[in-house]
Amino acid sequence: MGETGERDAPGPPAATGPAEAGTGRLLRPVVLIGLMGAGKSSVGQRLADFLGAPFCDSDNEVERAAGMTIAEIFERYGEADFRAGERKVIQRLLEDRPLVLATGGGAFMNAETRATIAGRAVSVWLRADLDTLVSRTAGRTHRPLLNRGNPREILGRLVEERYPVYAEADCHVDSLRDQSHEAMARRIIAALEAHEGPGGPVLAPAG
Ligand SMILES: Nc1ncnc2c1ncn2[C@@H]1O[C@H](COP(=O)(O)OP(=O)(O)OP(=O)(O)O)[C@@H](O)[C@H]1O
Ligand SMILES: O=C(O)C1=C[C@@H](O)[C@@H](O)[C@H](O)C1
Ligand SMILES: [Mg+2]
Repeated sequence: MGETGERDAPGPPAATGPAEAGTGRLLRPVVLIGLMGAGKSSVGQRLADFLGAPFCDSDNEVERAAGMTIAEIFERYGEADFRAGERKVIQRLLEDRPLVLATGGGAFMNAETRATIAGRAVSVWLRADLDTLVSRTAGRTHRPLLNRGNPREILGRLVEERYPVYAEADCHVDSLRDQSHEAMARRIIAALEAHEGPGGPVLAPAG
């Protein structure tokens, strides 16, 4: 397996991170949404590290439960089965202790999943422009949707279809091309603090 967020094989166990025993500053789950390449997995891990919270990636969890990669699930069982598994995994993960949860790019398009997230978590949309998404996903083959044709055209269509729905997220953070993972994670924390105000339900005061 490559760096966080680049998967070639079924992922690691749930809720990894430095704070296996606790949730640090986090009082309520933070769910990251956005298109493929937005940075949900890689930035999400940094965010969890900063908050001292567990981190989990629903794509990795689906792979772990199925014992095969997402590409294999799509190939053997089809996208609908993957979506059903994804929905169940997210429901389960949000029943447990607070965590930073990176979701698969299509997860928030499911109305039931959106309702679960709205009821139990705070959602953060990592909003990236098309050029950024294309360059970050280029040269990788583990995202089955992007293997079906021209990735720029596919991502462009997904931007049109999904961004109006992603816009329902509680917080919007631009995923900028020239910003490091760490800078992105800090901007997410600032967005959460601005969203909830002092003493809000998501983050305990910084120690
Ligand atoms: N802010 C950033 N700075 C530099 N590289 C980034 C940044 N955000 C993401 N990347 C890189 O872009 C690639 C895709 O990121 P990542 O896997 O985190 O996206 P994702 O939103 O989880 O996508 P998917 O929905 O396909 O799982 C990775 O190589 C990651 O390191
Ligand atoms: O945007 C999507 O629909 C997807 C994104 C990935 O995270 C994976 O969940 C899968 O490849 C599908
Ligand atoms: Mg990811």
